[in-house]
Amino acid sequence: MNILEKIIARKSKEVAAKKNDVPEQELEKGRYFSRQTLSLRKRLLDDKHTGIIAEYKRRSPSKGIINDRDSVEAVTMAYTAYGASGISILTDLEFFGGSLDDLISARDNGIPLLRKDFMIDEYQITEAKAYGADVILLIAACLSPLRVKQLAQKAKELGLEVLLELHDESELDHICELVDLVGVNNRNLKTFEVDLEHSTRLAEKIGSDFVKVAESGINDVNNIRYLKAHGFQGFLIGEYFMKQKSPMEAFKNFSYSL
Ligand SMILES: O=C(O)c1ccccc1NCC(=O)[C@H](O)[C@H](O)COP(=O)(O)O
Repeated sequence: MNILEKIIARKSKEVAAKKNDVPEQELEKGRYFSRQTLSLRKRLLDDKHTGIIAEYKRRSPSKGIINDRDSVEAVTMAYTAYGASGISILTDLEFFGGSLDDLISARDNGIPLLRKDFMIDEYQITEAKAYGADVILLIAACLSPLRVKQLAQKAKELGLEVLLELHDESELDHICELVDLVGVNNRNLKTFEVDLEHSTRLAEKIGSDFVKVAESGINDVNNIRYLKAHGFQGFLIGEYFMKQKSPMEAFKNFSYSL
């Protein structure tokens, strides 16, 4: 089993247990369920912002612990203050050390929030809305094109945007009209190697009407210039900021040198 298969096997059990514990109707009574969502797509199309979707990432399967010191509040406040276009919050506990409460901790920043998790069930989309997300991630490698449509439909009904993540060319058929943003993940999930060329090769094959997001392995402002020149408007960055002594200072310096 590769890492994605392991994560999905665990996630199926987790979602089944959660459905028993908290029925979907209870989630719909949640604090943020009826809130008007913010558009990440619009922020990425708007030149006033950096295009960076800055991620709060405590640990990962590829790197182990990255940062277990700095709070969600402190890091996401700095991301917002220094020009992030959006914030990505990893809500998976088992593999990334995150939680849905991390979304709530970031919510007051007034910036689009991506719930970064492994979405396989409509229940998780209701959960995302109830905990204050604006955008959900759908990963093509673990969903059929039909499931992408069904889950994206649910997201639309709740006013959420959809970022569809691709890993390779064979997944291009997962793109549909219900998707707002198309991401290309540069991390090979078998070897964990990252390769930015992966994004640029695949970008050429994604229609120009989609907002494109390059994900993983970005660690230099020159990477952003290069990716922009290849048609990307969004740049998802986690580890590079989170591994620094101060992710807050690191984000500020990075964004000021763009
Ligand atoms: O980061 C991992 O090790 C990982 C392993 C397996 C599945 C997903 C994984 N990461 C999720 C992400 O997509 C990244 O957190 C995100 O793109 C930011 O990447 P980076 O800037 O390299 O932290």
